[in-house]
Amino acid sequence: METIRLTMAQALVKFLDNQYISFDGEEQKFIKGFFTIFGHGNVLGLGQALEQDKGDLIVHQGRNEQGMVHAAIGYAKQNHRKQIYACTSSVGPGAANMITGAATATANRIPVLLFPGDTYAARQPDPVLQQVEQFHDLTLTTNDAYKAVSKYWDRINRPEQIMFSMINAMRILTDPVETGAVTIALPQDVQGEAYDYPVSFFKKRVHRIERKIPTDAMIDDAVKVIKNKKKPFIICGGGVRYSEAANTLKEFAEKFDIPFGETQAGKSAITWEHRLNMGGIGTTGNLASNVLAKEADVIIGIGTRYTDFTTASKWLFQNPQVDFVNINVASFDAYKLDGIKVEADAKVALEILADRLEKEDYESAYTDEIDNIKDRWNNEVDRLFNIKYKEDFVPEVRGHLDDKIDEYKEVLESSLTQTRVLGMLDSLLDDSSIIVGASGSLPGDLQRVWRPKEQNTYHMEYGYSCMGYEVNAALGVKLAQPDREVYAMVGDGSYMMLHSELVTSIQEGAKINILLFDNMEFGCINNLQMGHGMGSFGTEMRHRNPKTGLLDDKLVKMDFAMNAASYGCKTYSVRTEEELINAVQDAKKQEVSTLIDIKVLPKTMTDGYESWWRVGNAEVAEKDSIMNATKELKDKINEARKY
Ligand SMILES: Cc1ncc(C[n+]2csc(CCOP(=O)(O)OP(=O)(O)O)c2C)c(N)n1
Ligand SMILES: O=C1C[C@@H](O)[C@H](O)[C@@H](O)C1=O
Ligand SMILES: [Mg+2]
Repeated sequence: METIRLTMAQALVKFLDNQYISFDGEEQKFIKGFFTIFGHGNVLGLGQALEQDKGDLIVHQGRNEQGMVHAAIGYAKQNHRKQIYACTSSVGPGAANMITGAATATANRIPVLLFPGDTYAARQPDPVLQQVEQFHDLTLTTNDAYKAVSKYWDRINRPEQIMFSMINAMRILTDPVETGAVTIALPQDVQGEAYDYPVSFFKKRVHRIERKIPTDAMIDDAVKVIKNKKKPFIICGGGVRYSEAANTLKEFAEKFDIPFGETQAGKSAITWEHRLNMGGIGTTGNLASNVLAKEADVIIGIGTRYTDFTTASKWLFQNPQVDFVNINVASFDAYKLDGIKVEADAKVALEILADRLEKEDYESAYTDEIDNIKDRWNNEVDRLFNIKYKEDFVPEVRGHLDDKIDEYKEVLESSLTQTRVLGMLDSLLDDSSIIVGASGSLPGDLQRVWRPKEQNTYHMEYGYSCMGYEVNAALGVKLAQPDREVYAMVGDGSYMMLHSELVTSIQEGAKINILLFDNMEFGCINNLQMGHGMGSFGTEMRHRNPKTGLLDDKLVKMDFAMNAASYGCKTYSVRTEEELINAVQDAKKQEVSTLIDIKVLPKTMTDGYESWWRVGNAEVAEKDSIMNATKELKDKINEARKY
């Protein structure tokens, strides 16, 4: 057998550079490159290997390990999982920092490949710097904490183990059902250990992403249910995008006159103005989708995980006759809501189902309901897009901080409302722009009112809703689609939590734009607590008050434009409509990353539409308002499906 003597890390890099995928007959390289933060746990092993021969892989220098994993997720998600990045960290804290990223990837079913450095397999120098040391189990290290959030986990204690381990890693990463974070812990001594690797290990490998075909029995079951239904409703989930099934779905919906709602991951598979596109569904859904879903007698869920936000905590579907037909590659998801299981690729399943329903002469029985409700919703969006501050202003989310709005207006020196800003951005951004979001009040607003004018221009991480994803993932999205303007839509809280890879974007000359909505609060959480009978507690950005000992003094002012300018970004402070127009137009002309610090009044985001979200309210409390909210909660729980 022909062999080549390499260190384990050198072998790993050489292997990764030779992995390809094939999807619908098209072949492409699978691993684009590495995000790295080097420390003693990886620099002399994996770092050395990358310096010596990285092949065609590109190597980036991250700033925060979680941030760089978010960039990798953004890249893979925007590429519909067809190309990914690997990330490597040092041992201990660097490794721990990537865990949140691993969880974000796994929750969203997005492939990322993580190589945290690990403590010595030899154990001679133990305890090494950054080793936790568990007295009861010497095999435990920080990296064991990844197990709960990884789809595949291994530790390479001997250099030859890398071969079997990596082939398995590829199996998981390229499998639409299994994919998520793959974590391979690399003890720092083993990274540099040499072995005579068979040359065959480094041959070009093409991993086929197969389209799972439904059985006849699955389709029979689905047809039997759908053919007698009058008010079908489709949920377009992320699986539609990953399967490249959008056009097939469009034809399917048109053929049988079936309206569809969009999950956060499915939004922008089909553009907003399509007659049957009812827009966002669920807790943060809109009037059109939610009203139709509530009355539907069959829900055809395509590539959806049926999260609580999609089903409004299983409360949304109120028609007593409603059945569920679940088209999903993952049997785990196909089994949800006790539905009819079509365990298959979305595109293939829709094609076959369409043929069969056509033979049954199937058509929905909608008359003018679809157009009427969509018109009503469009009028509502127009209203939201035009809400302006005026005398005796009552914000959209009312009854919470109504009497403090003027204080905010004074300190922010702005009276812009969030929905008005979104309305202006809707017309100011180019149609091809991609917006990126994840947490706070913006995902709800965007799922409701954002109008994608081109396919795949809406990029929302709402599986983990991880604060800090927005800016960092925007870099990954930009690397995936360098010809487009990419906008991170982020709240003040989330920006402060993590925006480390903004600096990497400057270093790489990969321009991203940040649209920062500063309302001086954890706005959506303030809405949540006050909407459930609590006071405002620990969610407004206020100084500690020496008199009360509480965080209820003056508002804490931030200049985010100044912050980003210090990194080399072109920045803008926006307090008026005119400033917003000028800033967005000027930002488009820039070559460096930009940040637009938009001061918006709190409570001016959108509110709910025919929706609900189950939360855990206190069953005993001093405040009557809390007890009332808990009672309301229980009433709603009684209306919801039990499983
Ligand atoms: C990493 C992480 N920590 C905590 C949360 C819980 N959380 C969700 S939104 C939010 C506040 C967001 O505030 P901001 O970014 O200012 O957005 P706003 O709601 O004001 O629009 C918090 C704390 C989260 N989603 N992610
Ligand atoms: O707790 C949360 C509430 C949601 O409104 C928000 O969008 C999300 O980020 C979150 O974590
Ligand atoms: Mg905020």
